[in-house]
Formats: sequence, structure tokens, C-alpha cells
Amino acid sequence: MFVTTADAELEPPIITVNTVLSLLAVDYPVHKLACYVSDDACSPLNFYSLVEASKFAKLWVPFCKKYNVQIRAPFRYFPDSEPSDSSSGELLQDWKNMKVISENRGGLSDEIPHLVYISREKRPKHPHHYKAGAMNVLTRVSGLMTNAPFMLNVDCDMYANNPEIVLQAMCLHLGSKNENEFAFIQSPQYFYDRPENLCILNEYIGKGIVGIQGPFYQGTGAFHRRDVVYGLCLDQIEHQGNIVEDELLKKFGNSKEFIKSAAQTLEGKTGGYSSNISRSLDEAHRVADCGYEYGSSWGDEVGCLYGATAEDNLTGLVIHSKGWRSGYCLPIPHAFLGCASPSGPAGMRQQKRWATGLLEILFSKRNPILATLIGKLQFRQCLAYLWILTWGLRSIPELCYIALPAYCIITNSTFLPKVQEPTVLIPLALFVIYKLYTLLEYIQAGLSIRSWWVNNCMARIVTTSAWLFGLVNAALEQFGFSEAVFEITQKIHRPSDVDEVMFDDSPFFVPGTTIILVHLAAWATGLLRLQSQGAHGSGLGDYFCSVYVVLCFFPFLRGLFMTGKKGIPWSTICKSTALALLFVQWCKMMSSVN
Ligand SMILES: O=c1ccn([C@@H]2O[C@H](COP(=O)(O)OP(=O)(O)O[C@H]3O[C@H](CO)[C@@H](O)[C@H](O)[C@H]3O)[C@@H](O)[C@H]2O)c(=O)[nH]1
Ligand SMILES: [Mn+2]
Repeated sequence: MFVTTADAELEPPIITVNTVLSLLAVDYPVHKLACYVSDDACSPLNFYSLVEASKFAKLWVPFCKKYNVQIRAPFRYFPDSEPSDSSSGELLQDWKNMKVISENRGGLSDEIPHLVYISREKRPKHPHHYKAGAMNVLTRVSGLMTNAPFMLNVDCDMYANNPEIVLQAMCLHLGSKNENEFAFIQSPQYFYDRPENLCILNEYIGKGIVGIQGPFYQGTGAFHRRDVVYGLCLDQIEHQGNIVEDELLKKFGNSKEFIKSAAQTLEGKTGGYSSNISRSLDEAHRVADCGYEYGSSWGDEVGCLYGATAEDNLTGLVIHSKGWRSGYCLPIPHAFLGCASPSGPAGMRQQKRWATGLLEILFSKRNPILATLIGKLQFRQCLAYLWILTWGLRSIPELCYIALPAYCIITNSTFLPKVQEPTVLIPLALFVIYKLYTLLEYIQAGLSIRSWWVNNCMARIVTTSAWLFGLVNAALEQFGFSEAVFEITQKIHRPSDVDEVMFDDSPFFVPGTTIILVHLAAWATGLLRLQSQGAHGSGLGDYFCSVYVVLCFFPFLRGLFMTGKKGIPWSTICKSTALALLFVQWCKMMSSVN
């Protein structure tokens, strides 16, 4: 079980500690589990929190198992109220003791899984590859210490919400007709303290591709087979055994100990490592060294792959390209719960990083089209990958369509048939049918009309801002002007107003503000002209589309008149006004040319 954390400020240790405790307490034979925490911040705060957590775990784990506690992340288990009066007196007593202890910390002892803290070596000028690099160090160190055939990895905020999750995932891995069926088992991401709408959609898409090659690897909540992570292909399974040592050295780097364990894994042998994990400490230092991977295949063919900030998607894609399938695990209650994605600028940054990372994959030699032609990626799985990898590209047509009605109104032209003409029914029907269809999908998934509308608007806003910047970023990288960075997302305990758009003076909000201003300007020019000349150019259709755009960007319209976090700062308004004026001027020029 791997947990990654990278910044003690953006990712408060209390969150990491709760995730670790929830993992240590899962219902599974203790001697088969070990939990490794990678701390990229190398923060003493993280370290000492984990030391304390491991002491607390000795009380917490037996307590959870004795009373079959459902939620095993203490911060979620201890609300401000006590268990109901109907619970047995003994439970109530122990609960109180637990609460006191969890506040004061004390020491009984019982068996818990191994807990290993790792902070890998980093040096300036040595690329550390962010999360993917951390994952690979975790893979190597665990290979030396416990070498379990399956590895679960979670982000520091994703605590185990279902104590049976390991059991369930193992059932899928080992209980299927063909034990070699799945390369990894993915559980969808859910979040606590937030409306479920986005998560259900995510699950919906996952379920859709289960029938092809299986869900994408989402970077957290996945149980990987160690041999597949070591680069095993599906057709190599029968020929396992007799692996030449030289080849292994080239592939896995020059640690004899590690190669021994990797050979064991690839030959399909397991076990034999768990007895004394501290013996392998020196070797573990070696494989966590910042120069260890040079000249080896780590990040290229072995482990979590480098070359895209969406390392999860890339790694999953390459696994699928080798012909493997992945499984979907959807237990009730949900397997893992994390901090909700932030709204406002931080959320935009996250979306931008995803858009960039996904485009990096699209433009790389690992892209799904090549993988279908040369590799073993199925055609429909390729389509599914293309759907997600092209996020960033969508910003361009989206912007064009959004600008089109404004352009038409300003230049007194139209892109739609007149209301009286019967052909107007075609675009109208397309629009209505599409919207009704998506609405129906929401209702079928048990979601509200409101969440349909909010997500519809958010999709427009995110596509034209964060994804647009993601596209620019990816383009700059392709031409060598900039380098991808993994900006860590702030984890907050209790986010508020998740559906609201919040503003600051970052460039993310310039496109949205400009769109609103452009449409307002279009209305102004259009209406003035209507009074003087009567309508013959643009018709009702153009106005309808324009009003629809303004409704979608309504938070921006409101933002023009509000102050504080919901108001758009003056600097952004100024930039947008300039851009909007340029656009209007350009429209005028075009209309005089025609
Ligand atoms: O240098 C780094 C940077 C990040 N992380 C860890 O990576 C995880 C994910 O980072 P986060 O900031 O939470 O990013 P999200 O956007 O929330 O992550 C989503 O998207 C990522 C890919 O872009 C996936 O790797 C994640 O699993 C997925 O939850 C966290 O545990 C971090 O501690 C590191 O270990 N080292
Ligand atoms: Mn996250």
C-alpha cells in the first residue's frame, strides 16, 4: 500500500496520517500488508506525525476490528457527537477511551501492518519526475522489503472508506476465471463533503469502458500487479522463468538485491521477504538514490512512466497497449474518499495541468492511435482514450462557437436560417435533442436538474479557460519553450461553496470575462441598430445563442458587479475590456471588408 505526499503545507500531515491509519486498519491478514509512505517534502512534520500515528495505530486498529468500525479514518469517525444511546455500554466506554486516547495518545500494543517512511533523495539538476518518480522509488523499496505481488497506491488525501476494499480488489484479481485477466483494478475517485454529481459522472464513464479494455488508471485507488508494473506483457506469461541477469541489470538498474526480487516477481514466485525488513535498509537507500535510474528502463518501460504530468493516464495507456485489461471495483460503501477538487483558481490550475498532461500523451510516441495500429490497444478503447486526451484541443472550437453569435450580431449577419424558414428546425432539433439527452442521462443517474445545469456551465467555463491555457502550455512544451511542472493541488478539510466560481487576478478568468463583455457589446450594437434600421441581418437565432452563452457564463456576469472572492478583480476586467474592444473592432473590419 503506497501513499504519496509532497508538501506539508498544501497537504497537511493530519490528512496523510488519517489516510495511513485507514489503510493500516483494513480487513485483511496483517502479515500480508505493508504501508509505504513517500514524502517528497522530506518534512519533519510528516515524519513525526507518522511516528505518532504508528503508535496510535496500535490502539486504533484493534479497536476498529473489534467493533467492526466502518469508517477507519479517525477524523471522519470522531464527529462531535457520541454514538447513539442504543449502542452497548462497552462500546460506549471504549469509544470514550478511544476518543480520549486519540486526543492524548497512549500505548497498548497489537499487531499492525509494517509502516515504512521513505523520503527519496532529490538534487537540483537531477529530474525527480514528481509523482511518477516517487511511485517508482516506492516500487523499488517495497520490492526489496516485502515484495508483495500486488500494490495499491493512493494520494495522501484518499482514505480507505470501505475496510473490505483490499479483500474485494483481491477477489477481482485472483477470483476471476483467468487469474491473469487484469493488470490493475481501479476504484473511482469519490470525495467527501461534496455533492456527488461529478463523481457519479466519472463512475459512469468508467462503467462504459469496462466492457472494452477497462477503466483508465486514475493515479489513486488502483491495485496493480507488480509484474505488470515491471513491464510484463500478456504473451510473456507462459515463458516466464530463465530471465537473463544481464538483461535485468539493464532494465532495473544495478542493485543485485533488487534484481533478485524482480526476477522472483517476474517468474511468478512470491513471498519470503516479510521476515526482516530492516535488513534491506542499506540497499533501500541505494535504490532511492536520485541517480539510481540513469541508464535503466525505469520510467520508460518499467514502473510509472515519465514524460507527461498525467503520469497515471500514460501508465495505464501503455499497459492497455500491451493487451492487458483493467477491472473496476465499485463496492458499497465507496472504496476511497478524498478532499474535493478545489474550486476557483486552484481548481483551474488542476484542470490546466490535466489538459496539458493529457495533450503531452497525445503528442507523444505512446499515443493511442499508434498503440492501436502497432500495439494491442483495441479500437474502441482507443476512442475512449482520444476522448479524454483531446480535452485541451476542444477549447479552440468551443471558443469559436461561443464567439460566433456575437460576431454575427455585431456584423449584422447570421449563421442560422431565419425563424420563418423550415430549415431552422435542423439546428434547433440538434440543440434540443442533445440537451434533453444529457439531461435524461443525469436523471437516470439519479442526479438533479440543477447539477446538470451547473455542470453544463462549468464545462463551458473550464473548456474555454483552464483547458485553453493547458493547450497553450502543451504547445509551448512541444516547441521547447517551457517544461512541465506538477503543481500540487491544495487539500482542504472542508471546502465551501464547491459549485461557485471564485475569482482572483490570475489569467484564467480573462477568457470568461471577455466572453461576457463581447456578448454584452454585441447586444448593445445589435439593439441600437434594430431601432434605427430594422432587422434583416442577424435574427432571433443569433440572439438566442448569445443569451444561452451569457447564461452559461452567468457567474462572470455577476462577478462584474460583486466584490470579494465572487467579484472579478479590476485588473482582469481591464484586460478583458481591451480584448473585447479588439474583438469588436475586428468584427467591424470584417463587415466593412464584405
Ligand atoms: O512531486 C510530487 C507531486 C505530487 N505528488 C503526489 O501526487 C499526488 C497527487 O497530487 P495532487 O496534487 O493531489 O493532484 P490531483 O490533481 O488531485 O491528482 C490527480 O491527478 C494526478 C495526475 O495529474 C494523479 O496522479 C492523481 O492520482 C490524481 O488524483 C499527491 O498525493 C501528491 O502528494 C508527489 O508525490 N510528488
Ligand atoms: Mn488530489
